[in-house]
Amino acid sequence: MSTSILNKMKTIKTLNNIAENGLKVFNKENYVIDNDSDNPDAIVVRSFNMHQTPLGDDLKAIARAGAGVNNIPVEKCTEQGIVVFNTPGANANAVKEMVLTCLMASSRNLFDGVAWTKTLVNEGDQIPKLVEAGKKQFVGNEIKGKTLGVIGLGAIGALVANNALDLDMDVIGFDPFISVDTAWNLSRNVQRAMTIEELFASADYITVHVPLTNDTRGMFNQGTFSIMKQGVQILNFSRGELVNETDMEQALENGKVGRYITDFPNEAVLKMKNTIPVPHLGASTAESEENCAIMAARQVKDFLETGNIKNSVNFPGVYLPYAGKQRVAAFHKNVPNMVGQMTLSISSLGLNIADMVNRSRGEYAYTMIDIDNEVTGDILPALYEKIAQIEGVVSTRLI
Ligand SMILES: NC(=O)c1ccc[n+]([C@@H]2O[C@H](COP(=O)([O-])OP(=O)(O)OC[C@H]3O[C@@H](n4cnc5c(N)ncnc54)[C@H](O)[C@@H]3O)[C@@H](O)[C@H]2O)c1
Ligand SMILES: O=C(O)CC[C@@H](O)C(=O)O
Repeated sequence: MSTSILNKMKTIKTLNNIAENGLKVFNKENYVIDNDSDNPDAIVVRSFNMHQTPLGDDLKAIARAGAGVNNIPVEKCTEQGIVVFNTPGANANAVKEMVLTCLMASSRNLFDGVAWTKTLVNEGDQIPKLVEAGKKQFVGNEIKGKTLGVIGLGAIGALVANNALDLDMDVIGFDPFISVDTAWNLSRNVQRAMTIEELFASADYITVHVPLTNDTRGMFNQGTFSIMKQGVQILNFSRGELVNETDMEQALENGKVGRYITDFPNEAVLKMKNTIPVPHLGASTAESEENCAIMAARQVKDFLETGNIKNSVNFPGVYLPYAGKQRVAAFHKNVPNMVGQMTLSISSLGLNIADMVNRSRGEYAYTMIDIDNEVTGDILPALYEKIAQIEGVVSTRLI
């Protein structure tokens, strides 16, 4: 159970390089950045794999400065009442630009052409002649008029789909869980695939923008390759594990897949033919790193200081303007009579409620109650104990 009773100086730990302007959100009067801390109040992370990282007793929040949260033990965090945030859309433009860059550069054999040209370094005056003679090895294709399949029409996929239309491609998209916001932003010229098989069968290029989950793991495999066009080019800027690597190697060998462009190289990928391995650069722009860091830091700060929650992947979103003199925030099981027991505990101490909110998400819920009275002396720990000991309460904070 995580405990918190006093508004003390808060410790923030970072597990990756986090842009300076993001860290500046944590003002020095109230926060200390301590990357050696074993027990921080919050962690800000990018791609660091946290699955073996101990979660200290004071840890209240983990913010992923980015989109994917598969490097964070989300379920364990939920069970311990630790809120996990991400930064939806903050790096989407960076990834979109990288995808379109690679789509065009790969189609024109630019990566191979440039690498070959560099081998001519010692050929002196012969270089222009050798270039003209050798360039026929790298004749490419235009993307105009070709079909791009976009799997996952979220923050990144929708931008890629819309921009590919501007490049005169035909675009077919598949996303059975598309959000209303994204659907509004998507061009009506993006054709909707009713099944993923329809997309696989019609695309010359496929780009994937879905999270790694048990449903999406290995979605590119022998079975799905068999539906695709011969020579299809696949771009994976989502996660390496979406692809069955043994099957991809075979598909590249027999030409079913013409090229595999991936942001997630490993030894197996580097040994495959016709791959373009990119060193996880999709979100690596100064602008995107700053956007993500600022958004992550603001969300953590707001949660630590007010209990309000925005962009969590495991807690419900909640906003309650501070209406009293003391706030109780409790994360608890989503079962009957939790709010009743909390309000009873509060009134049993002679305290009056100014405002409250309760939101649920699956098996859990989050309640914030503002109290009209100054809560001081022995009443403060008594209030904390009464709420914390209610069966089903996972974590309690007095803010
Ligand atoms: N290479 C990088 O640096 C980089 C940067 C950002 C994000 N990413 C990866 O890209 C993923 C997508 O990022 P985003 O910001 O667009 O996320 P997002 O949450 O905005 O969009 C994901 C979309 O995938 C859809 N989806 C989920 N399961 C699906 C399925 N089985 N079939 C089709 N669609 C499905 C969802 O409905 C959603 O619309 C992230 O989860 C992350 O893994 C990589
Ligand atoms: O932090 C990064 O550079 C990569 C982030 C990316 O993989 C994400 O899921 O947002």
